[in-house]
Amino acid sequence: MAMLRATGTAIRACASSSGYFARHFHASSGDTKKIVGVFYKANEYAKNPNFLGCVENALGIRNWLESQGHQYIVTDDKEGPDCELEKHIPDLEVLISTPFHPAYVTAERIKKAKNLKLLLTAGIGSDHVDLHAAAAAGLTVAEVTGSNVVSVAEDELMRILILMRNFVPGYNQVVNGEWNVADISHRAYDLEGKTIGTVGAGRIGRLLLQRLKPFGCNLLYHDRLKMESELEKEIGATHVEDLTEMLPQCDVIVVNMPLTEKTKGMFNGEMIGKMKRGVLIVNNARGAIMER
Ligand SMILES: NC(=O)C1=CN([C@@H]2O[C@H](COP(=O)(O)OP(=O)(O)OC[C@H]3O[C@@H](n4cnc5c(N)ncnc54)[C@H](O)[C@@H]3O)[C@@H](O)[C@H]2O)C=CC1
Repeated sequence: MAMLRATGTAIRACASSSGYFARHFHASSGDTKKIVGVFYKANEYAKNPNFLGCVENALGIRNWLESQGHQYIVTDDKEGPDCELEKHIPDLEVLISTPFHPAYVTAERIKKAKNLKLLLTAGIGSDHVDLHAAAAAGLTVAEVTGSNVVSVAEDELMRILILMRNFVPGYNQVVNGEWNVADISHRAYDLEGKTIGTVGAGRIGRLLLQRLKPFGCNLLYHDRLKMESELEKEIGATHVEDLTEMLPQCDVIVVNMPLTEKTKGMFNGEMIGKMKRGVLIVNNARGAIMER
């Protein structure tokens, strides 16, 4: 788990420890805490006991937290002044949420949450939290770094292939009892030989590049940080420092950076204008990185 501790106006990674829960939530620490989890309802799908990130299965930590004497309230009701979450804001100490059904933690909520110490994202990306307000209040914002890196990289690879091969229109034809090969194949291409650029090459971006290597593509990446040259060589990817230089080269652009003040609306008309006509864009990061 990566800890982003809010200090002053800076949010910085400061610790990583699988023992975090054990240390901070163990009964021997003397105090019991009010913990609120916000997840979506899974209804009949919650019968699968391995499906943990829902209201019904509560991340699978209810028994343990309660055995330590903590109060654990779980809800999906998170919007508006009368919602369940709002009732607990004044005295909760820990708020757990996911990017899939985010509890938006605004400056206003932080102001009301006098006991709040920890905002925990059960996933990656804490853009649902007002990080400036959290910093000013001295809160810890933590997320489970690496938790779904493989899932996202595989999903991106699938989307790239689906788009490149023009799969969905062909599938729809078959389902509708039609078959017009020309209609599908005139826009179905090979991935081999194409230039693919990832904007952001952290955990997910790097893994995607590794997964793409056997396809024989030209692999580019833009990131604030350049990989170590050994890793770059192993993956076979080239760093492009200036994003505006990378965009016109790409047949496929994949977005793999967090949503921040800097990246919000980053792909605006001007940036899109620099891309190749007909470029495929896969954005599994956050929708708001694209200007609406
Ligand atoms: N759809 C989904 O299910 C999921 C989506 N995500 C999203 O993907 C994002 C990336 O996840 P990870 O790879 O695990 O994060 P990471 O922190 O390992 O990598 C992010 C990379 O983006 C780079 N970056 C940040 N701001 C930048 C900027 N302004 N310009 C250039 N590079 C910049 C960083 O240097 C870093 O290398 C998350 O922040 C989250 O929003 C993550 C997991 C699941």
